[in-house]
Amino acid sequence: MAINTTPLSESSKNNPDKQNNFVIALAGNPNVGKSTVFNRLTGLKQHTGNWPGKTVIKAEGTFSHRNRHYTLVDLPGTYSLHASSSDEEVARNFICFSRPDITLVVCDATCLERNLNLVLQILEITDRVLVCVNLLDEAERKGIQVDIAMLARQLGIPVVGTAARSGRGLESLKNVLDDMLAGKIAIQPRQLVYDPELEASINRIEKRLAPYLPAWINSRWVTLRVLERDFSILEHISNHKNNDFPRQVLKEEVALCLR
Ligand SMILES: Nc1nc2c(ncn2[C@@H]2O[C@H](COP(=O)(O)OP(=O)(O)OP(=O)(O)O)[C@@H](O)[C@H]2O)c(=O)[nH]1
Ligand SMILES: [Mg+2]
Repeated sequence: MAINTTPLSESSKNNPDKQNNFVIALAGNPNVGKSTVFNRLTGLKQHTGNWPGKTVIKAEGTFSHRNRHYTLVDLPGTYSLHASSSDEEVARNFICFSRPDITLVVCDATCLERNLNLVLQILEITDRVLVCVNLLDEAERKGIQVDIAMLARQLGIPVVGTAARSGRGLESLKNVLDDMLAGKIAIQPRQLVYDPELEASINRIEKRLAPYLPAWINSRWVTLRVLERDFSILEHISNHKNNDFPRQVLKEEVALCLR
């Protein structure tokens, strides 16, 4: 396994004052315990009920561990990152454009399969991902056992089990964050490979797009969005890098690929 050498996010690189400051995005499906993890880590006694849309407003908190200082950003709960709702767009844009140092994806141990969909989507944007399998106590109560080590091997990224309401596993979570940032954890994220025809289209569009993209963005991920005819992603990138994409050419290429 290769050691992950992806550069740190904008927030913490090239700035000596910020070298020990890290931004962690907290993502996950709705109602999996993100705010509970957030409150446990930051000590903020935030409300953790189930009001619809209550985390649409970005909640931030800070904590320190082993001489590193963290800003934790609680993202809205989403099942996917297709940007088809404002929640999904907020989560997607933060993970993609604010470039957190690590995205911590909280999952529900009682229905892991559904939650892994989001994990795989986030892994298409960034490989700096830590999975937190929460609600382990609930899973145990229901007789569900989760093989955390196996899951970590399958995904190729670190996975920690927690029961956040009681605080179980959160010390390990902080230690793993620290180990990831120290480059002590080998990471080889699982990449989804599509059928050969789609892969050929991805290659073709990606070659067209890549020269116009900033180096830090995952060109394969942008290509997939464009192939879904989500050209709005290009507007977002233009806002971050004054850049004019050959939109018409891209649209024609996409139309050819999808004929
Ligand atoms: N038994 C148990 N309950 C938990 C655990 N973590 C969170 N909860 C409970 O699950 C419910 C939802 O937790 P939240 O932290 O609000 O979940 P969330 O992901 O922030 O929810 P949204 O922001 O609405 O998406 C609350 O009643 C928590 O007390 C856990 O590990 N075990
Ligand atoms: Mg919440």
